[in-house]
Amino acid sequence: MLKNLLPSKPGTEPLAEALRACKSHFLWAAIFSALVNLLYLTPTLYMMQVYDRVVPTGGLMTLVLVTVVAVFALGALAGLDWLRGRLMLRAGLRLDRMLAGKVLARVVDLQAKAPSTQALREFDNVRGAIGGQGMLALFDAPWTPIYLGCCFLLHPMLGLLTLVGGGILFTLAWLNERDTRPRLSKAISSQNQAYSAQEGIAGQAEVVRALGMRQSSIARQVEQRRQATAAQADAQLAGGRYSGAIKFLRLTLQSASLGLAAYLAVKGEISPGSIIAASVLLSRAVAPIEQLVGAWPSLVQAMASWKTLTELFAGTASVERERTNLPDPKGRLQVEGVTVKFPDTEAPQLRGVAFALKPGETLGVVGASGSGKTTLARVIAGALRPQAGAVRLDGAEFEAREGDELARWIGYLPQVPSLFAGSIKDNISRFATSVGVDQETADRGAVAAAQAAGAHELILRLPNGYDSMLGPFGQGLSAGQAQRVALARALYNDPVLLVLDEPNSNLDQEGEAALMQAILGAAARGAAVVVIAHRAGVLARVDRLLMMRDGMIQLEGPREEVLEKMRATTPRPAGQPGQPVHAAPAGGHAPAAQPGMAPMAGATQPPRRAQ
Ligand SMILES: Nc1ncnc2c1ncn2[C@@H]1O[C@H](COP(=O)(O)OP(=O)(O)OP(=O)(O)O)[C@@H](O)[C@H]1O
Repeated sequence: MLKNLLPSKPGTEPLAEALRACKSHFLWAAIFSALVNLLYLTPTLYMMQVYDRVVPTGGLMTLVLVTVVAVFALGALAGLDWLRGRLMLRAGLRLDRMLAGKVLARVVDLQAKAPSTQALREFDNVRGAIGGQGMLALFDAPWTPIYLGCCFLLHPMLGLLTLVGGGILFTLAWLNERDTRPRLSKAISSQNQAYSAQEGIAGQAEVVRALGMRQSSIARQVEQRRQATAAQADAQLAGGRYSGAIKFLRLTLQSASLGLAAYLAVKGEISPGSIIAASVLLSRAVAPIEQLVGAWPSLVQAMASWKTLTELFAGTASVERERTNLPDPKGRLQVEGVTVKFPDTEAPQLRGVAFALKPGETLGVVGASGSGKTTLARVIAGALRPQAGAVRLDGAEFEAREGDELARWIGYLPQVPSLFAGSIKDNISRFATSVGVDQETADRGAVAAAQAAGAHELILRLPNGYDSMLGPFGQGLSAGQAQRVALARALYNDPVLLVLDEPNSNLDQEGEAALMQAILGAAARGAAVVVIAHRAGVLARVDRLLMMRDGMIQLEGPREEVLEKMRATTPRPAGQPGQPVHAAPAGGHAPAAQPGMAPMAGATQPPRRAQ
């Protein structure tokens, strides 16, 4: 069975390894189960001895002896049963130790949002099932034929009754599985959807309240819950029908075996002691089937969860690939024919994007909303893997470096600052102390990064300075403060490639000046800097400009050259035919209002949208 569960696809090695590490637990649990099942024969043998030897002869000594042996055997049974349960529990704990971190790492690496983002919950299902009654029932199941054999040994008629009864029970169990499996899968997926929706609403409670969406979101929640509980109830009802029938059949079989054995005893074909023994043997033979039916939902859920985990690991296979250590990069960025297409969309969001940037160069990226700037930033930051093309740092594809090792060289400020619960210092140092960096080094790095970002003074002015604690999702700072702390985080450890996605969207004048200094400082020490901006102030001093349109590069080159072309393509005053559509002429250096770009320093026109 273990072999069938062992995943073999590339990337799933950690799962297979963890299962193999628990092999001895499973093996010992199987051995103990064998002993437990043998010891379950004790009451049968005891009864036969009492009725066939003690009662006819009145031998009290024999009674004492067989009782002592029976008590000892039952004690051993209880001990072994406890031990096998404990072994399986420990197997679950070992799986947790070996896999929990890896599951989380794979979730972080997962590119598309998929149900496997709840992977830790899926993993808990598997762990719970391993330590649960269902697994023990699976270990007991192979003993059914042995008990059946014992019934045949007592008398062929008793064997036949057990065989036929067991067969009907097995058929019912199979029908149960066939009927409940699809219902259970539906119940599990609706439950997962209901939980995710609930978490989403709880996380945005403030917006829900302020927008007066209480009633509508509660109504949607309740409806989702109703669907989930209805699906669950449907599965339970279907399963309940079968478990009721199975219970009825088992009790009837037990009584029938008593009756049949009594008849055979009256006819002198078996001893009186065999009457109760027959009933006990039969119930032991069919008990695993009944147990399995009861534990089936959790086993099915665990199997489905294991499949999801296998898919998650196979889909993130590159995480644990062996890689050669490469020299420290200098910051030479090459973007080669990058194409990105998000799942469930018709056209790609980036198409054949290609450009290069040298260490120390700064690139401004502009373009209308939805033109693909953020998508490009995510690709360059290593956050999003393109479907085609490559991004190289000093000639090596991003994939050539392990995720965290690559991130060490890249500073990324996402469009939404995305800070985390923890101190400001921990946020800036990217929680380095959690992975063994000593406190002093992390402190020094955090302060240096904050100074480079021009955020040191701002942080010192906070009530607890660098030790100020942020709440979930980095709550506790203003949008501008959060952006400046996130800039410091991007600059932590002097990355050679800096990717800033609208870094000035929430900044005041002081913040924007600090940002400009940070960009120029990073470029001066040799970092390549990519800045995406709608507000043009920050682009006034970049070396190169890149203009995106519909997921493609429209213009790219030295800043002045690109500005010149932009000006050349701006429409003349209304009435002049044959002019390109989207920008008004600007004074001085700047194209006044290219789509998605506010006027550069000195220009005064408001931005215009592409028509
Ligand atoms: N996760 C996603 N799934 C599907 N489509 C997406 C996803 N993220 C972005 N898009 C689509 O990709 C396109 C580019 O989006 P992107 O965020 O890169 O634009 P942008 O130029 O940064 O816009 P803005 O200036 O408004 O931030 C848009 O059409 C958007 O709808």
